[in-house]
Amino acid sequence: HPPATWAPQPPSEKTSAKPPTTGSTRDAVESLEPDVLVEDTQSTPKASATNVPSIEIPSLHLDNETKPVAQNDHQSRHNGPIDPLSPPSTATAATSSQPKPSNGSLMLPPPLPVPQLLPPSPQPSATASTTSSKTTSMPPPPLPRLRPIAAQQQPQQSLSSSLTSGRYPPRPTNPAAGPAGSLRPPPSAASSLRAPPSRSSPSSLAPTKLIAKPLSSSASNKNKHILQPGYSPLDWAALTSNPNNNLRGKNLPPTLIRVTPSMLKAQNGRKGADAWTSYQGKVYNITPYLPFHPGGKGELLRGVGKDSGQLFMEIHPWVNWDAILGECLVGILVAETEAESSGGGNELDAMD
Ligand code: HEM
Repeated sequence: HPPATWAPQPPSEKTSAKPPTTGSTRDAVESLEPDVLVEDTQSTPKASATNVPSIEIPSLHLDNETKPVAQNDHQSRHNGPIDPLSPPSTATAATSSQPKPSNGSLMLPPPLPVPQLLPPSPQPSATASTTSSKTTSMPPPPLPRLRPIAAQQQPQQSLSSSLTSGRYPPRPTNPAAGPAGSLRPPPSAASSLRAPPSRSSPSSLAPTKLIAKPLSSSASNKNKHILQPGYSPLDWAALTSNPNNNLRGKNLPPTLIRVTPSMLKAQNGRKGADAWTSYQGKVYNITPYLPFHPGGKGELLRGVGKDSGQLFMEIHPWVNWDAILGECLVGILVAETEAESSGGGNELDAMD
């Protein structure tokens, strides 16, 4: 626009203040169409031909003074209210300026406010390749986002970068302890010498006998039999070591006798009779061993008058029967007929 056309305008601007628009839009309109607006704002068909609301006119004339430009801007107005701050609106503005390269110089100012209103959207930076201001203004927003993310996801890289500088030595880190564990002070030498804390045991120095469980309350001790004083296994060993002690029983020959099943059954420990039992074909008098039996008298009497081999092996097969009851051996178990035919235990004594 030649500056000569601007000369007569100032005095007529006051009279052409018809459109109820803002000052900025008014200046823009005046700069584009000074002659027409001053004289024909109310009578010229151009103003009424567009039939565009008076509010929209000033902003439309920023691009160009021709009607096609007004239509493009009108289209942009229709697209504008839908999403005025979205990137597509800026894209349309950029595309609208592309078919009119001659007016590109006039289109530059409008896009400038757009990136200011949309700093976080990264899309305009990619689409607005025409203007250098957009490309320079848009990259900064992504940077603040990437910096904290990179610091959180890759703290080791930041540490390694600090190590490359050589200011600080590498700090020992415990990955299992996590961020809280790294804040803990390192264990002292004295703490390493301490015993680890235990929940159940009160102290490692306390004698274990003091915390022995009571014998009568525990369920596992129900089968335990408390031996009377003087009836320990050692007392039994001392008793059996003396050959003068007759542990086989009274009224028996010094030699082994033949014992029939009926005889064995008769020696049941009742009515003054000794308690006999058989084990692996041999008959033992268990009467003297009853108070020494760790399992109690009752358990031992379960095999009286019969063979105790099965019960014995079910409970404590590791016990050496013969070593304990060797001095209590009475004889051998024989059949009923065999015992009668033998005529007693004299033959066994002869065999020895
Ligand atoms: C009717 C046959 C017998 C029965 C039912 C019987 C039963 C038992 C029971 C219940 C116990 C306690 C086990 C425990 O505390 O965990 C025991 C211990 C014992 N019994 Fe017998 N018993 C029998 C015969 C014998 C015989 C004939 C002898 C000896 C030759 C014997 C020697 C012992 C010994 C040495 C223990 C202690 C074992 C240990 O503490 O490891 N028992 N018995």
